[in-house]
Amino acid sequence: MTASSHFHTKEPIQPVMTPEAATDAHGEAATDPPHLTLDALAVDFHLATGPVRAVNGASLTFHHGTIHGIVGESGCGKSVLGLSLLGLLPPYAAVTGRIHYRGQNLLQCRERDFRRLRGRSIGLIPQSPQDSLNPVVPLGRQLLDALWHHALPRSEKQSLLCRLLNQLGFSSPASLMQAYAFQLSGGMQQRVLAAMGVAADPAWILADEPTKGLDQISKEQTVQLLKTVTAQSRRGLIVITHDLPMAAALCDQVSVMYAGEMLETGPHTLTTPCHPYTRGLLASLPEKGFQPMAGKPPALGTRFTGCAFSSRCPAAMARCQTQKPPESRPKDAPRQKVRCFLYA
Ligand SMILES: Nc1ncnc2c1ncn2[C@@H]1O[C@H](COP(=O)(O)OP(=O)(O)OP(=O)(O)O)[C@@H](O)[C@H]1O
Ligand code: NI
Repeated sequence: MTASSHFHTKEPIQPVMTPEAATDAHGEAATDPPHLTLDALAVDFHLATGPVRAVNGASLTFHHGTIHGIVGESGCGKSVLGLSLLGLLPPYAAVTGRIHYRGQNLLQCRERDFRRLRGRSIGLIPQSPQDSLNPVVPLGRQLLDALWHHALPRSEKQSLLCRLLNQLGFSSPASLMQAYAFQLSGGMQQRVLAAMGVAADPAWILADEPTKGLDQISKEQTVQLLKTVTAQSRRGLIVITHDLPMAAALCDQVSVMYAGEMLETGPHTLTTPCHPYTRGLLASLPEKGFQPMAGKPPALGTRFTGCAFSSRCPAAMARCQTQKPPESRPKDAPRQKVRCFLYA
């Protein structure tokens, strides 16, 4: 294996631009920035054990050209939210609300339209190389699959992929294309996945737990890689992660999710948090003194009349149990949006 194991980027990533990549799913020319807006998005799973509401009325705009992090404890609904953007929830999931993208509601897209959107408009950098790369198929074939909807000759697709891999730090893309996943280090596999996610030049990239299980050096390389693939403000990136320091280093905006709801969003979420839950999350980090929060998130079948965090909140007031806090902008942090009566 001769591909370079050192990640370095020589030049900004050049888009793999074809005429069809500049149009939306219906073939219309894109003019406005393609923001992604969630409007009261809710996802319910009706299971034999009872209903589970994994996403509970999330409203939020992901601004194109920015990196937006979604953080929160395990099971709070981050991945389900990500899958709903890609139309990849299982058929038994009941999804309500709207996801606006380029004048259409993605929730009303037919599967055929979603297939065109995936990869081309919203690319996915999946969580784990072990689960996402096929061990018995050469990497080149898997990379070519990411360009299945491009009407280019195979040789052009290959040279386009070689350029992209080169920009992602592989010095011998041609030999990489013939290699198998097991011949690569974890960091290199991550870069191959990133190449797959951006190959079709999507306007958006979704990365779910991109640093999970990586050592510190590979984590830093991944952060660099994600910055590189979103450079030039040509793309938007949504990063789902447990890794608060990584999110703080990478993201322009961070949203905090709790029991399927967005409790705080803004550019200062992880530096000067407003919501008591965000403060608690940060205080539980080892570098911040490792003070774990009392209690556990509620079971997702629970329906709340008040604030979902109220039972654990050190600042809870009587009305927090009975009324849902509106989204407010704190006076001394007007760029943050916070669902908490402390700021209402
Ligand atoms: N396909 C599914 N069928 C039924 N329930 C599901 C399904 N996918 C997720 N859930 C449930 O929805 C809730 C939210 O799950 P999700 O995977 O979005 O959490 P998460 O925030 O991504 O957690 P983690 O950080 O551990 O990845 C969980 O209670 C989970 O069990
Ligand atoms: Ni997840």
